[in-house]
Amino acid sequence: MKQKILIVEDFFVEANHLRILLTRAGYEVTGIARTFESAEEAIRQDHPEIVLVDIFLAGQKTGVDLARLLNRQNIPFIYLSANSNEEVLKTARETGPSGFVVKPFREKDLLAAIGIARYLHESSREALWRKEAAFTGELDRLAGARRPWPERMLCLVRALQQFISFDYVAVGFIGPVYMPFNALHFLRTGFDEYQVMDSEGFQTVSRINPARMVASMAAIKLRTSPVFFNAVQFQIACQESGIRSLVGKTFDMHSNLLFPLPKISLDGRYFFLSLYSGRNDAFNERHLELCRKVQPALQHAVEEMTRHVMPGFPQVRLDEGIELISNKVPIPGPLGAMIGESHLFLHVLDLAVAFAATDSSVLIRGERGTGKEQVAGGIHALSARSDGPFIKVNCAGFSAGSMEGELFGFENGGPGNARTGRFGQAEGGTLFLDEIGEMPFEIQLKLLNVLQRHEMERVGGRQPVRVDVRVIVATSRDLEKEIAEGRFRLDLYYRLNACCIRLPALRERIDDIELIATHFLEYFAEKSGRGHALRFSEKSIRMLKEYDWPGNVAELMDAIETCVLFARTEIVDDIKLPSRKS
Ligand SMILES: Nc1ncnc2c1ncn2[C@@H]1O[C@H](COP(=O)(O)OP(=O)(O)OP(=O)(O)O)[C@@H](O)[C@H]1O
Repeated sequence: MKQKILIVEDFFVEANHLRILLTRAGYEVTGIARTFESAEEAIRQDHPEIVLVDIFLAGQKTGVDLARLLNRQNIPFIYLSANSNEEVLKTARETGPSGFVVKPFREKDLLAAIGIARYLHESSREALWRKEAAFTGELDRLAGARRPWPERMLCLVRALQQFISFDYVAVGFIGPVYMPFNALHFLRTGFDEYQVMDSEGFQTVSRINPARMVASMAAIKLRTSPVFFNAVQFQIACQESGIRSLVGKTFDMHSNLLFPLPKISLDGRYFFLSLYSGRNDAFNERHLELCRKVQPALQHAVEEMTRHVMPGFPQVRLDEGIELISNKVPIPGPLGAMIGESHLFLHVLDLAVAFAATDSSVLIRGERGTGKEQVAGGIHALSARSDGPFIKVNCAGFSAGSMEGELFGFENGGPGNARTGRFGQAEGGTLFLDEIGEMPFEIQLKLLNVLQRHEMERVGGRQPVRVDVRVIVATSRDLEKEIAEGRFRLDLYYRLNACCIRLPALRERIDDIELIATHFLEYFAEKSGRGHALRFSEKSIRMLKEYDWPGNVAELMDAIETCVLFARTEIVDDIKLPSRKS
């Protein structure tokens, strides 16, 4: 069966050229649309499997508007654009395209982009399917277990956390007539640690009085299907719900995904999960799709659970109103040794743990000293390749010629001439390519070929050699800028970007600074034989939080080591820092 492609392009000559080229390559071009509206109609009628879309179209609406529609329908798309300036790339990237081709393009680049888009789409479908299967498996186990209601809800929350990363969730029964103790609230305080609140606990923490709580619940707009609100949409949605707004303000949340189960209802109230995140862009269409898919299994599990705790609603009351439930099994290896409780950092751990379970390439982005290498090592240690080698190469400072030999090795050209490259050394394990943004352009193509075909060619070799290596790359550079300036390949970028982790700068997670600094203070004090006697004064903590840490955790570590070296008393009251935040 030929794959169906729709071309959305307002220049006829270019569109026609594309049609000829794609038909020759064996695709079925279902049509050419010039505007958003005609594209919408063509999608409805012809059900294309991939859409090539120009960012600028004739008419009011642009390719970016069309991208949103395509996302809702889960159709992969590739942008075509003559304009590759940073701003355009940034807006386009936010819509999650499967590829980006800059005009004028070479035929083989376009066909490679389509190939990658198909691969990415299939692997994301497969990932969704795997998540769905794993979550429904967890639900089956949950439905059968006999435990008190709060414990069951905690298990449900933990199971969900592995598939959708969130920082806060309210779970229980919702309806216009407020009944206290029908919902539980879980605030995530560690990788697998939650502060649990019953309704009273929630009211205490959020400082809402009971009368306002009743009024807020009465005004709530009940929804019957999953929906999400990110960033500005979240602010608007806060105006429609006092509770949402309260959660947002009290716990500094910026997005919300509402997952109602209206079939589990009693007296106009029904079961719901309301997930929040401190990130602005936490939820997307794929999460909604996952919700819709797991809905029947979740419904069955909750029905089973309620059957054993009802009649009526499960009344949940915690002894103290608030409880802290901590993880029993920490993450093993380098990831588990990383310190932080901020939502940005916990999200990094979620992604790293999720990617460790796959064998895909991973792109780790972040400023110098944010812990990219440690995360890469952590992914390897948690993966099925953990018994294999973890080999690191820093791509900075290589010429194309020297890097080729370094990575792929030399063919045996006589006694003593053979040399195994880093790929060869990493066989069966993981190759970590640090500073990928500095990899010579010619080598980027060779790396792309290895990622796509799992084959490489040694320098001086005639036959491709099979490789079984997982590649994790890291960069502190702005790759979009590198692409715009012609130094980084778009196709490699899209191949790598499918599994991407962005490590936050230390200044973005000020709440973690004291925790990490205290950890290093104890560590260096112990190492230098001072025991645990040292501690920070309030002034020094303030100094640590006000400084902007351009060198991130690595710089913080050095600063604390120096403190320990010069500490004369038990209290560290001054920290030598180069400059202050303005
Ligand atoms: N969250 C954290 N908790 C504890 N230690 C951390 C954390 N993040 C980073 N570190 C430590 O900070 C140091 C810098 O981390 P790492 O070298 O992995 O950063 P990087 O992003 O790879 O830096 P570069 O880009 O300079 O190579 C390491 O010693 C690492 O163990």
